[in-house]
Amino acid sequence: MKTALTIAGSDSGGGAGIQADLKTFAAHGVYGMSVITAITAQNTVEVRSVQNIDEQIIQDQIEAVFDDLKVDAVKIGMLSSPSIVTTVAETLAKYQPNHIVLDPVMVSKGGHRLLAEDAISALKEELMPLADIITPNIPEAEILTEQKILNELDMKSACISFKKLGVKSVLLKGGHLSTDPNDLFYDGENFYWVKGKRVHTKNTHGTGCTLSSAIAANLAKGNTLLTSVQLAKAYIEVAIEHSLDLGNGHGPTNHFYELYKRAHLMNQ
Ligand SMILES: Nc1ncnc2c1ncn2[C@@H]1O[C@H](COP(=O)(O)OP(=O)(O)OP(=O)(O)O)[C@@H](O)[C@H]1O
Ligand SMILES: Cc1ncc(COP(=O)(O)O)c(N)n1
Repeated sequence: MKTALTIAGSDSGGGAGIQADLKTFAAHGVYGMSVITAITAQNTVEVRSVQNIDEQIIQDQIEAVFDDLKVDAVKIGMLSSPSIVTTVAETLAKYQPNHIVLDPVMVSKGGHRLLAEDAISALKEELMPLADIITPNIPEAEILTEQKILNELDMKSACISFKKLGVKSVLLKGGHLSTDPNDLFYDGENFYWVKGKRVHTKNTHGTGCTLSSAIAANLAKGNTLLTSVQLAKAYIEVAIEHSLDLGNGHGPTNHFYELYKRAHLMNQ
């Protein structure tokens, strides 16, 4: 059985964070494990409060997993504070896992900060170089590269800036541009457009979490980085297309559609 570990925050509403990651792993037939960095009191409308987990307990969770279980891929999401970023970077460096996917989560869809401003430099210097791939959206990439991204040409230039920052590869998500959500994958040498078509829905809570977990799940299964990105893009598109109209805000992506389809195919 292939396995994947998510290191991220908990979303009580179940649409993003650890909960989205574990659902994504399960939908890919990958055994999921979790290290919780922070607990958010959250629903589809808002983040009400955040409690960071003690750094020692974060370190203990990572060590408990790696000291006993096989980890085929790691996905990192919400890290909240500078000391949590450092704890995760230092503890992971000890184990050197095979594949690390870093989603540099900064702000929730509702506008609540999920990474303190003074944690950004630690994220750039300590964690980004450890990752095999980072998956920023456009606002996150603008902050990390300190440049404006207004079009597809700017996206290419931002990817090159990431390489200069020591990043191995980037999937720069184009969902925040007004065009179709075309993402740009840069492996440090070549550019690949991973194209999508926009689904007109407000139910996009947890899309970034889902995409990065799907990349990790596909890497765990032995796919190359490019194939993993392409498969993950196809997965998120279906998950958004069949997203669930739950709650009064941004509803969650649907991880069950693929599962039901697979179960249906197996019964035929
Ligand atoms: N409305 C949409 N229709 C189709 N694909 C979309 C849509 N919105 C985003 N995507 C795609 O979903 C994936 C996640 O991208 P997005 O830009 O939403 O991430 P994000 O802003 O980091 O998400 P989150 O806010 O959940 O962290 C990307 O592949 C993006 O192109
Ligand atoms: C615990 C946690 N992690 C990540 C996100 C980002 O997801 P979104 O941008 O869809 O709110 C979130 N809201 N909560």
